[in-house]
Amino acid sequence: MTEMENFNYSVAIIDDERESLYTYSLILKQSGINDVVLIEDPRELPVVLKERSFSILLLDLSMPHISGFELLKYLSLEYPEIPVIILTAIKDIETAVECIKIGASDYLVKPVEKNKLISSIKKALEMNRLKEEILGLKHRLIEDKLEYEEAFSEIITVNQKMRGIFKYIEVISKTEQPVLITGETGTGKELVARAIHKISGRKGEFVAVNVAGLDDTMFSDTLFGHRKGAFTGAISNREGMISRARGGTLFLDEIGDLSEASQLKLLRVIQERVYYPLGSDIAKSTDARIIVATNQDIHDMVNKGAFRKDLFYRLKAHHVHLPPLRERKDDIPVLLDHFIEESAKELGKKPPKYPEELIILLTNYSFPGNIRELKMIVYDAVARCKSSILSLEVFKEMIDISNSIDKELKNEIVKFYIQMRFPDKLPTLKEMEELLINEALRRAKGNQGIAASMLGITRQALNKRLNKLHKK
Ligand SMILES: Nc1ncnc2c1ncn2[C@@H]1O[C@H](COP(=O)(O)OP(=O)(O)OP(=O)(O)O)[C@@H](O)[C@H]1O
Repeated sequence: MTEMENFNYSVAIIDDERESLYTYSLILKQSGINDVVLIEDPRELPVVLKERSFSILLLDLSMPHISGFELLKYLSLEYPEIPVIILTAIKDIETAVECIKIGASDYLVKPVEKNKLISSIKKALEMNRLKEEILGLKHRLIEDKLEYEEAFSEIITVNQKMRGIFKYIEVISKTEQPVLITGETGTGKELVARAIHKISGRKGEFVAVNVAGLDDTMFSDTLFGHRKGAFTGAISNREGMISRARGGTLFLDEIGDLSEASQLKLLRVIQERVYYPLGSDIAKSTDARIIVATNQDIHDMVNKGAFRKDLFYRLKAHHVHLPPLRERKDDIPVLLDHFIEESAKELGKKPPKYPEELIILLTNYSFPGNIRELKMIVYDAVARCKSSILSLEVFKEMIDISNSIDKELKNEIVKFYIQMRFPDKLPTLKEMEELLINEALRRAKGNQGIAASMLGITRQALNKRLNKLHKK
């Protein structure tokens, strides 16, 4: 592919040979770059740079008045943010090495063919983008403040890891690159996609499409639309979602479900920015920012050959991974308050209070459905609440702690058994029972009901055991 994906680049070519200037400016224009400035006298470059900037500079080496070499040194000091590609007739390894050492992005020997020049420009721009991103990240990480706090207003959190993720999101939101959002179901992936869209400042719509269960034809029809007569029932032309996302963001959820054929189509949209409506062989172009999400282990899918490697690498140019709620338990109290407030408002009730033990109960639950599950439980409890205080029992009914041990936790328990080294003389069952009960009570902050749920027994059974232990 030799065309540039974004046409807003500006390039200056500095070369004393007029023919060379015209040849390379023609190549750039053919590739879609129209803002090209030709500089025949190298002494003019510093003057021009005071007036305006460029995305990239193409610099000849042998020129009268100031050599390209001197100019390169000047540029690397004064304008280190602008990538420079050397375009010269000098075929000498030592000179090339010297130029790269000073800071040139690439060294090309004339005559340079179109493909080589464009791919070198692309590489230099990509490297520059990464450098800027790293600088931006460093800057953000040093400061604790978020620049777009408002964009995250719907994502309730006090967790430091989440604040770090917000900072990363601020850095990547303005770029054109796709974003991959991973995380278990209900962790807030769609909320994050919306925040990215808000910060990007894109004027177009945020269009969300769930691609789960779509076969390739349905995927193409939904996304790319169709021409009249493309299939039985296609009685008129129809635009797809990608067209609605013009100038905006296209959010594709459940990307792990895409068929092989649809994966290839998505790759083409990302790489070449073109797509074909069903029944049409005329390519349409798109400028929509692509954000995708999945709750599957996509890395594992790539390893097993279930997801295209090339698409995965394009998608993960920017990768946001949201931790499950059980790894950010400090968010439980604020989320609880938020959902109580929100649900009471919706139901036209005064927000009920809750017993202190509720936090202990919730923090000891693994929340396989994450924040969505917490939200549903709280909404249900508020709806069923008949007094001014939420009932702990209602929550206990919905959360069966002993049954909530999911696969991951089971693995952890197995790991714990493997790592556990018993002394030569084994402890008795009674001793182990005492240890386990004490640990459960410690975690439940002394609440026997919660400790009993953790141990998978009733409160009465725990009480009996405690009485026996105390009698000893
Ligand atoms: N930090 C949060 N603060 C407030 N509400 C949240 C938060 N995270 C998620 N939610 C709420 O939880 C529900 C699920 O969120 P969302 O749809 O963004 O999750 P998801 O990760 O995209 O889920 P899935 O993988 O199932 O599509 C939504 O109602 C959302 O508003």
